[in-house]
Amino acid sequence: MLILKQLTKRYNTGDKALTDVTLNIPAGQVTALIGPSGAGKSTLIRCVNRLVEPTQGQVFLGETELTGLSQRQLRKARRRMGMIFQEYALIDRLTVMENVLSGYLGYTGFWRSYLRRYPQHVIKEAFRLLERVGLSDFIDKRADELSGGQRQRVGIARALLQSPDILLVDEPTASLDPKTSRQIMRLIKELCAERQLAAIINIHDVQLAQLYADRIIGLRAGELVFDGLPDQLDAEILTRIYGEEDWNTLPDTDASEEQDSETAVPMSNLMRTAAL
Ligand SMILES: Nc1ncnc2c1ncn2[C@@H]1O[C@H](COP(=O)(O)OP(=O)(O)OP(=O)(O)O)[C@@H](O)[C@H]1O
Repeated sequence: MLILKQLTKRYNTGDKALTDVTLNIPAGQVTALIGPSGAGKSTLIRCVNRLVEPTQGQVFLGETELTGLSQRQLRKARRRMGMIFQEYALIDRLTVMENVLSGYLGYTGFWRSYLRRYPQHVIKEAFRLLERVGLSDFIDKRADELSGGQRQRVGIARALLQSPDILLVDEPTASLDPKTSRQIMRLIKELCAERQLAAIINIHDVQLAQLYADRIIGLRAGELVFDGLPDQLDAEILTRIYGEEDWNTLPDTDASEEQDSETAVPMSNLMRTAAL
């Protein structure tokens, strides 16, 4: 479904954010992208939808090679990518339904969407999706009256309204509590299975990645250093991705010591979580 071939990104500042990353993500597969801060995870996701222009390499979505597309062709290709990004935040003053319908913007002209004239089948589908993500009772609520988890559900419904082939998901659980984080990841996983959707999820939480992804990609300093199954993540692989750390020791519970969520992933926790 999505193929990256020797994808490389060097920013104007000289930062080499990605080096020769080659990947093949089939339909229906949920892939978690993990790695330390600055490893290139966001850059990789943004190179797929070309919010960031790759320096070298190719990106294929099905048969379409994305890096060579004109802006007009790109707009069309982006309809096939559902984006669940933090900065694609909801429009607070609009209702849940209006936010979901805005996912259809790529298909309809500005005036039509401005006047909120959406085809009947699109409105029906929006109702269906809101029911599926558990928000039937919130359709007329304003977005700014929702909790973080509910907002993320609206974002998911909005992304799905355009019937994408792939979901590009950037830090979906960054500001959510542990239970809501699990619910959101489970929902994404279920929806991908139901719709044979591929997903790439940039996620810092290794435990969540292990629980809900079919495959884990580890990036370090822009290079792909691990590509395997969630249960293959052991101390040696975590060290390869994040660097040296005693992965078998529980984190210090001293509240005065700042916890680094990227590195404090003890193996004992990982194993315990994986067994749930
Ligand atoms: N717009 C930019 N201009 C210049 N350099 C950038 C830009 N965006 C990212 N970088 C650099 O590219 C590298 C990869 O950054 P990126 O944001 O992709 O990493 P990340 O793995 O997503 O990090 P985090 O987990 O902290 O979000 C870093 O060295 C970063 O400083």
